[in-house]
This record gives sequence, structure tokens and C-alpha cells, in this order.
Amino acid sequence: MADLFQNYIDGTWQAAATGKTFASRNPASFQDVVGHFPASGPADVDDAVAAAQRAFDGWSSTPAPERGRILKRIGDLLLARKDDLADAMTREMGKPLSETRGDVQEAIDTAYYAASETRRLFGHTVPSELPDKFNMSIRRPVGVCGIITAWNFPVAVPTWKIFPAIASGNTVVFKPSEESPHCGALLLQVFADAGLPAGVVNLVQGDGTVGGALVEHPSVDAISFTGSTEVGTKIGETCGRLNKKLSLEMGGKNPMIVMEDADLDLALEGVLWGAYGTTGQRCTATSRLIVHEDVHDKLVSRIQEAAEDLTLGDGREDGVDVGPLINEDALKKVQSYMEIGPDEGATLVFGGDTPDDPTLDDGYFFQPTLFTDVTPNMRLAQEEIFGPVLSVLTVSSYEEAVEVANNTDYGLSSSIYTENVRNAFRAMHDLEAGITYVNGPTIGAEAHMPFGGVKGTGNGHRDGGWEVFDFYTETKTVYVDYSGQLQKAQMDNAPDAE
Ligand SMILES: NC(=O)c1ccc[n+]([C@@H]2O[C@H](COP(=O)([O-])OP(=O)(O)OC[C@H]3O[C@@H](n4cnc5c(N)ncnc54)[C@H](O)[C@@H]3O)[C@@H](O)[C@H]2O)c1
Ligand SMILES: O=C[C@H](O)CS(=O)(=O)O
Repeated sequence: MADLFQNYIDGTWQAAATGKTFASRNPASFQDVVGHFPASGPADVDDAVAAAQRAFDGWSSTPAPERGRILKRIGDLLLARKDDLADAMTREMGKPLSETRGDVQEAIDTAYYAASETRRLFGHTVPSELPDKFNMSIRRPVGVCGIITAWNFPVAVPTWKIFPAIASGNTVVFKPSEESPHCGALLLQVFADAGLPAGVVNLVQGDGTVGGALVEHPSVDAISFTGSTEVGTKIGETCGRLNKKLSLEMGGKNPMIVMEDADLDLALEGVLWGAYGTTGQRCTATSRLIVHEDVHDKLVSRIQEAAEDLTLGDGREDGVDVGPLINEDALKKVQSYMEIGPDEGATLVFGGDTPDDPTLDDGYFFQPTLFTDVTPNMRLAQEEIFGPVLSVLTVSSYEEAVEVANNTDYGLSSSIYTENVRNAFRAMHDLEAGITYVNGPTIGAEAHMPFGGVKGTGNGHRDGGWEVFDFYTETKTVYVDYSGQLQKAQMDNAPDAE
């Protein structure tokens, strides 16, 4: 019998009030059951929110540097458990160990960064217009924060939210994806072992209905969501109705431009990692290759040669480059585009099917795939496939490349490969995205840099970096009037004109 896991509420592990559980399976071998997890319901969300509320006064009044010392301990424990966490992550969601170790490292870096920021939660002092009056601003925590995340970076992405939230003095209810509950449980075990006080971070496992209950809960003051644009849009409507603070990090359809003067060796490496890394299951994955006509055939040929050498398999085995898709639904979605593409007039150059290796039959594997003759308004070029499928579009100028790149509802990551410094600087301004790489693939950001998207990817907030603290704090303006008399601000206090 696979291990039975529980929710973590008010410092204790406990079963769901429903008494029901769901299984998490290894996508590389779906016979392998990782464990059974609580199928929570609204009552569990109520308990978790109440625990977070009880913990809020004590935690928010804990001196920020002390909160930072606990975050430092969390970072140290994540470092100590890095290999075990990475192995568990690969088993639960499939990406190779080299990537899952990177995922944990992002969490470690985020812990240390958030810890350092607890000594920099600056306000401002401002000269008053009136005599004997002191003006300043201070930063206060928001309150109880609901954190809802996707499965593809099941350690890194939750920490991008939880760590700045608790560094700022908030308390948290965390709902991981039902595709990666074990990673969520292992994270909470680290927090508990690092001495995080009870109720500061609470874990409630379950599906979208549990996420929905968290969003709707009247005592949850802010929601930070990472996931699909479809779900994020629904959450946005609810939070708009409830006037609830909300941060959204959603889908992507990320373009990589390769100009005629690009370093093609560099561009080839960028395409292979950007398009087929994490089996194309990253919000920042390269899904559109916009290549100048002068280098199109040469680059496509080199990609085909290199991609066909990529090794598919269980990410815990040495030498595996590409793991499985997360589940059967994801596999069916990717397979559907193998008909959609040709039906629209695109040409399948390589891939397009599950591997013909019988040792992979138990997993949701799919070959790295590439289509050419893709035009900007095809579904292949517009819709997030979230798999190892690259659509190649041909252009004849920088201007056309930017126009094609921006022709999307999303705006997360982007990149341009060029040796022309003028085009490089123009692209930083012209590409409609939250991130632009020059001579690098469309990937994410470093822990201390703002991460997020524009248009249908985000709603104006950022995870990561210094900006994320603007989401997890509220600015309060404070006046101290020591004049001993009524001074009427907002009146015409200007001295009489000379
Ligand atoms: N922009 C980013 O930083 C980023 C990072 C990772 C993944 N993603 C996106 O996430 C998607 C893949 O992840 P996924 O399949 O887990 O996404 P998803 O939207 O299906 O699920 C994300 C989370 O939302 C929960 N959820 C589902 N329905 C809900 C509802 N009605 N109310 C509240 N919560 C609900 C899920 O249980 C899960 O925890 C892709 O679109 C990818 O681009 C974006
Ligand atoms: O999908 C999540 C993000 O894309 C992670 S990263 O920014 O690509 O590392």
C-alpha cells in the first residue's frame, strides 16, 4: 500500500474532513503510485484559514529579521534535502533529475533572497508641508494569503509566493496541484522541521474545487495563482466580484526570433532546451520559432538532427533528456495537434507520435516534434499546447519578426538571437512580454528578478525579485503632528504671494 499523506493545518498533520483520498502516480510509469493524499473539501479550507488567522497576530508582530532567520533555516534544510526532493519530484511529475535539482535550487535561492529582504521592508519619511509635523509610510502585511499553484515547478513556484508572503508577515493557506501533492507535502515538512510556527503556512491538498473554496473564502485577503489562463481568468472574475487582492501568472506561447546574422550554434542549443526541456511543459517554453528566411532550412535541419538524438525516458535514469507528459489528458491534448496542424496546412517535419520503444509504454511519452509552414493565425501558433511541439514561422525582416512574435494573446517570455546590437536593443522594447532574452532561450528569471507576464499571461503583478513584496504588503501613510495645534491639511496653506 502506497504511503498515506495528510493535510498540514495549525502545525499538525491531519486527514481531510471528507475522509476521502486521491492517488498521485509516476507519469513515467503510471503503475507506480507515489502516495494517497487528502481529497479535501470546504471544511478543510475553513480549518486552514482559521489556523492562519489565529497565527497572524503573532507572526506579523515577530520582528522581520527573526522571520528572516527562519527563512534562512528553511533554505538550509532545502539545500540539505535537495537530492531527496529532486528524486521525489522527478518520480511525481517526470522532469529529469538535472531539472528537478534546478527546481529545488530556485527554492533555495528564493529562501535566501526573501530572508535578506526582511531587513529591507523599507517605508519612506517625507518632509511635511506643515510645521512640526512628521510624515512617513510603513509597510504592513496583507493578512491571510491563499497560494494556488501548478504542477510543473512544484517546489520552486510555491516558494516564489510563500517565502515573500511570510517574510512580509502574512500567513498562508497553500493548495498545490493535485498532480504534485507529494512535493507540496515535502515542502511543508521542511517548513515544520525548520521551526516555522504553527499556522503560519497551512497545506490543504485537493483539486480545483478546493482552490475555488480558497478563492471564495471571506477571510482570505489575497490570492496568488499560477496556472492556466483558463482557470486564472475564472479566479480573476471571482476576486473582482469580492474585491480581493490577486496575482496571476498564467499561460504562454513564447516566441524565439532567429535573425539571419544569429550564432546558429547558440540558437540551436536554445531551441533544444527552450522547446523540449521539461517536455515543453513550461509556461516559458519556446513554442514558436520565428526564423529569418535566409537561415530557415539550415536551422530546421540542425534541429531535426539534434532532436532525434534526444533520449526519452524515466527522468531518474542517467542520460535521459526528455521525460513524460504529466498525464493522459496532456498526452491526448498534444496528440490532437498532430491532426490540427496538417489540417491547417502545416508540415510535420519530425516527431508527431508516441515513441516506438516498448519500455516506455507505461508512461505518457511523446516525441519531440516540429512543424514548418506555420502561419501566424494557425491554432499551432496561437494556442498553448504545453508539450514538446515547436511551430516554425518564416520571416524576411526584423519588423516582420516582431509583428509575428507579438501576434499572440500571451506575453510571458521571448527571445531574439542576433549579433546586431541595434536589433537587440530594439527587441527589448518592441517584444510584448514580461521577459526578453537576447541570445538566450525563452526561459524564466533568476530568484532576485521580477518574473511574470503581460497580456493574457498576467495581471500586472510579478513573482520573484523585489516587486513581489509590493503584492504581499500594504503601504500605510502615517502622520505625527507635534505642533500642539490644529493644522488643517488640504487647505490653502501656501504663504500669501509676495
Ligand atoms: N506563468 C507562470 O509562472 C506559470 C508557471 C507554471 C505553469 N503555468 C501555466 O499553468 C498551466 C499548467 O499547469 P496546470 O495544468 O496545473 O494549470 P491549472 O490551471 O489546470 O491548475 C493550476 C492550479 O489551479 C487549481 N485550480 C483548478 N481549477 C481551479 C478553480 N476553478 N479555482 C481555483 N483553483 C483551481 C488546480 O488545482 C491547480 O492547483 C499552463 O497553462 C502553464 O502555462 C504558468
Ligand atoms: O513554468 C514555470 C516557469 O516557466 C518556470 S521557469 O521560469 O521556466 O523556470
